[in-house]
This record gives sequence, structure tokens and C-alpha cells, in this order.
Amino acid sequence: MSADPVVLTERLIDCPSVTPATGSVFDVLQAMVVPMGFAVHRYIEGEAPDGPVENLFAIRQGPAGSRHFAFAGHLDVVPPGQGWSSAPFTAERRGELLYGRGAVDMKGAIAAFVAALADIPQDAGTISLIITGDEEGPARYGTAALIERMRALAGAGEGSLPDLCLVGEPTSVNRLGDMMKIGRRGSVNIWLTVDGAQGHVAYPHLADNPIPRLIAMLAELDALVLDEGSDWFQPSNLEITDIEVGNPATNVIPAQARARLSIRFNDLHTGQGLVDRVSAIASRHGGTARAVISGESFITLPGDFSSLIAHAVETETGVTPELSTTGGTSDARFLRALCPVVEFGLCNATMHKKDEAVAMEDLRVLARIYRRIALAALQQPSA
Ligand SMILES: N[C@@H](CCC[C@H](NC(=O)CCC(=O)O)C(=O)O)C(=O)O
Ligand SMILES: [Zn+2]
Ligand SMILES: [Zn+2]
Repeated sequence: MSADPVVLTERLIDCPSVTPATGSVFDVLQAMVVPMGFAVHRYIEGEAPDGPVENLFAIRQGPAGSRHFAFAGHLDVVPPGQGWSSAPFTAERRGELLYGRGAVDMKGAIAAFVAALADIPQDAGTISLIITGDEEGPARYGTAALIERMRALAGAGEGSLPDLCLVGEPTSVNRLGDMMKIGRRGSVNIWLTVDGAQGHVAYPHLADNPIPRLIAMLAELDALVLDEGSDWFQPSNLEITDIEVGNPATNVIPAQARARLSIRFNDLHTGQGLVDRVSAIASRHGGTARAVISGESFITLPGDFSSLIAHAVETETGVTPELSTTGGTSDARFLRALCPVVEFGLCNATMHKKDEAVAMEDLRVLARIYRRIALAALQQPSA
């Protein structure tokens, strides 16, 4: 089996795996790591619409008492959308770039994990891969469920929980190595409903139109300034992401109007605090709010772990990574329950877009960075 991360990325891209992912893409990953001595545990959980989701935990035990370092990521990808120059699920090399859905987010990083592992001796310590088939979606049966399985395995003596974990999300911006993520803002999605009374538009006194109340509610919510940012985080933001009435008739006042919000919040807030605040505003306008808190904000404060990652990046690229908490959330919000987590990966300019592409040389450099990180993390004294 080739350990060239470009070839490994091609094999993964060639398996369609839109969220929720199961099956062939996991078969391919399993075939890559079993010859390296990894024990592979695979689980399929959940039903439509949020499942079934496949998750994979692969572990190679080091000497007794050795440290355990984990690479984490996702094999699911967002839908390709329209307008690609080549087939999104057939990897294609053009010039210095490799094209295909998942090239940077994040099959390329998983290929780089594998290429790095091929070059790490078993006696260096315990290494694992924590790979989900639902990071891009609701994640109901994804990494959180896999963590439960890992805890059960560890309890049964069939593995151990990691001491440190690196998530390979595409954190770099303009060039490989310029940014790593040491934390993430929290995320909450809120569905708003305003009920009225249906009726004829020419007889409004016999109806109650919910739309003006929804508009007033959204205007008040949209005007909120949640904060100005904090020591480690950018300001929180509230975005209206959908407005829906679904009224096909020109002469009917509808019975109900709905909207949806997404709030990305920093460490000055909790998800529940924001839900309570939005609910109070909704209620003043005669509406209701239903919320799903995806995750709270978190930070892995700069220290030995972030330093060793920065050192590996600097050694291979000459670039000093900025320590950031910007952007969306990630599965690090679940993994932080196990151990300190930091994220580092490829350039993210084409993620979720048509013609997603990775520089093939970046894949090779990333594999070398990941190898350095794993070896250094396994040698780090226990806290
Ligand atoms: N469905 C959940 C979680 C969605 C996770 C998603 N993450 C990214 O897009 C990563 C991008 C980056 O690295 O900045 C997100 O933040 O939407 C939810 O809605 O919270
Ligand atoms: Zn991703
Ligand atoms: Zn993504």
C-alpha cells in the first residue's frame, strides 16, 4: 500500500461520502491502516434523516504505560453543488493541484494522518484515529457517539483514552501553516414560530396576521449587539438564516410564520443564556422559540501542546502559525471532554465550494508536520 498522501487522498475522494457517510470510504481507510498494525472498530448508528452514520476508531497500542496521541477528523463531505470543472467524486490532478470534494475538508488531512503513521514506529507510543461520518451535519450520531464507544472499549481494557488530540480540519488560510485553532465559539440554532389566525386579506379584522409580528421580532433580534469580543474570541454574531411562510394564495392571511437563527457565541455567553434571551424577545412578540445547542465555546489555552504543534509547523514550513478561535465550530467541541485538543490542517479557501482543491505539495508537507506532532506529543511528559 502506497504511503504517498496524494495517492491516499485520491482513493478517499473517489468514494462519495456526503453526510451522513457510511461504507466504502471507511473500507478504504480501514484497508490503509490494518497493514500498519491498527485494530479497527467500526460502528453504524442512527436512522434517517440524521443517520445512519458510520464512525471508526483505529488504535495501535504502544509499549505498556506509553502515552496515547489521537488524530481526529471526518470522512463525510458536504454535497458537491453545481458547476464543477471535473467530476467531484473522481480525484483529478491538474497542474500542482488535486481536485475533488473533500480534498481539503478533510480527506486530504486524513490521508496525511495515514502517511504520517506509516513512518512512526509502534514503540513510539499508542496512536489512534477517531473518524466520524457526520461532522458536517447534525452530528447526532457522530463523534459524540464514538466517544461513548471509546469509553466503553477503554473500560473493557481494549484501548485507552487519548492524552492529546489533533483535529485535522483545514485551519490554514493563505498558506499551509499560517493558522491553527486552539478553541471555537459555541453554536446554537433557533427555530421561531409566530401563530396568528388565517383569514381573507379583505377582511383583516376577522384574521390575525403573524407576519408583521415575526418581522418586528426579527428586527429586534437582528439589532442585538451581543458583545464586542473577548480576550480569545471574536464578537458573537446572530444571523437570520431562514424566513418561511409558505403561503401560495395572494388573498389569504396565513395562520403561521416561521424563521430560523444561528448564533455563534464566545465565552461571554452560554448557549442556554442566549436561548433564554431570544425566547423572551420571541414571547414579547407573541412567538415561541425552539433551540438546539450544538456546542459551547471552548479554548485549549496556549501551552506545551500548542507550542509543539507550532514548532512542527515552523520546522517544515518556516511559518509561525497564528493561534486562533475564528470561524465555525468543529468536533473538537466533543473531543475536548477527553483531553486537550488543537486543530491544524490544510488551506481552507476552497472548502465547501465547487472545484475544491489541494496543493499536492501541501499534502506531503502536512504528512511530515503530522509525523513530527505525533512523535513530539508521544514524548511529552504527562501533565
Ligand atoms: N451542525 C452544527 C455543527 C456544524 C459544524 C460547522 N463547522 C464548520 O463549518 C467548520 C468550518 C471552520 O473550520 O471554521 C459549522 O460551524 O457550521 C451547527 O450548526 O452548529
Ligand atoms: Zn471539516
Ligand atoms: Zn466542512
